[in-house]
Amino acid sequence: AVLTDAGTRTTLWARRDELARTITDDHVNPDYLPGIELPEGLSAVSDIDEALDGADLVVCAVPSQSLRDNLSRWNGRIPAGAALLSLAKGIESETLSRMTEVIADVTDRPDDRIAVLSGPNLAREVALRQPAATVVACRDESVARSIQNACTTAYFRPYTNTDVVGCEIGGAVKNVIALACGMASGAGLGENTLASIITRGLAETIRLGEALGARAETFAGLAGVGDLVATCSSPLSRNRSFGARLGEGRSLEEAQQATHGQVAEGVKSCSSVRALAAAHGVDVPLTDAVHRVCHEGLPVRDAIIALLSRSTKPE
Ligand SMILES: NC(=O)C1=CN([C@@H]2O[C@H](COP(=O)(O)OP(=O)(O)OC[C@H]3O[C@@H](n4cnc5c(N)ncnc54)[C@H](OP(=O)(O)O)[C@@H]3O)[C@@H](O)[C@H]2O)C=CC1
Ligand SMILES: O=C(CO)COP(=O)(O)O
Repeated sequence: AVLTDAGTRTTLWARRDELARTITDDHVNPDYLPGIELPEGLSAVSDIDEALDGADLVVCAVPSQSLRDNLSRWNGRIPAGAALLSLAKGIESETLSRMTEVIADVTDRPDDRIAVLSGPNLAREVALRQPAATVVACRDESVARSIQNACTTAYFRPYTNTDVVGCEIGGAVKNVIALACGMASGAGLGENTLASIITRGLAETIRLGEALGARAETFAGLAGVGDLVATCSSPLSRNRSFGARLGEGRSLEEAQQATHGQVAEGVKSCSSVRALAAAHGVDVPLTDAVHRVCHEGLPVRDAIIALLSRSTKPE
């Protein structure tokens, strides 16, 4: 919708034909964006060859853990000169790869044709055309600028950056921190707790990002603190809502059912972020606590006690 509003001819691919038809014919996506009218010029197809035909830019927006599988099926059909842009915010479980690394691995394209878009961009607010800013990062700044041009509208303002690692780590880890905020909120805790989690969550994101080669200043920007604050504060966030259900005492299965099939990336990424941090000797106590609640059955209350009983240290 943003690309179409920006004047970029866009074909959306959906795996379900009936949804593709509804988007093209009725200009709505009733499953995910009920009550919102999509641009008339936006068409959707379920045939991947039709979607990729003549594409200059391929925007990958499937959930992180399914990107490799989808790309592998599309590979060979992606036009030779096309750039690829990732919107997904997660770390692959089996390989601990960032999404641009998965794209490079599967498509064998050079890094300067692969980009990421990340920022405080809750889907419903963007679809309602509420003003928001974001970051398009690519090692080749001219590619970032051409994607920036392709998606700039009166309500959507992308900035460019060359720090791909920082933008991807910011996007993946904030989902984990949003789960932690949801857990605290669901357990009845207030704003001091949430601000403390957000701030210390940012500290561990920066530690991990820097260990992986990111620039610290990226985390002070839209793909860092911007997205972190939006996701940790909004009831529209699936990650925060998921965490809140766990904080209220519901089981992982109950919390999963309540997502109605929508992805809360942090539930899987908490384990891959934790493993990535361990591989680089980085301390990520909040991520570790989220992993233990989600996958080792630790009650939220015990996770809070464990975090607060860590040894004291300088900020
Ligand atoms: N929603 C948001 O506010 C934002 C999301 N993101 C990121 O975008 C990515 C996608 O999120 P989002 O669209 O919101 O997720 P949703 O869970 O809401 O939707 C996922 C979409 O991908 C499709 N899908 C799911 N699994 C597969 C698969 N295995 N193969 C092909 N298609 C699949 C679904 O199709 P079907 O309906 O047929 O199941 C659906 O259209 C995530 O990484 C998320 O973090 C980034 C910024 C904002
Ligand atoms: O990434 C997002 C906003 O920028 C969306 O977050 P959720 O996946 O938690 O809804």
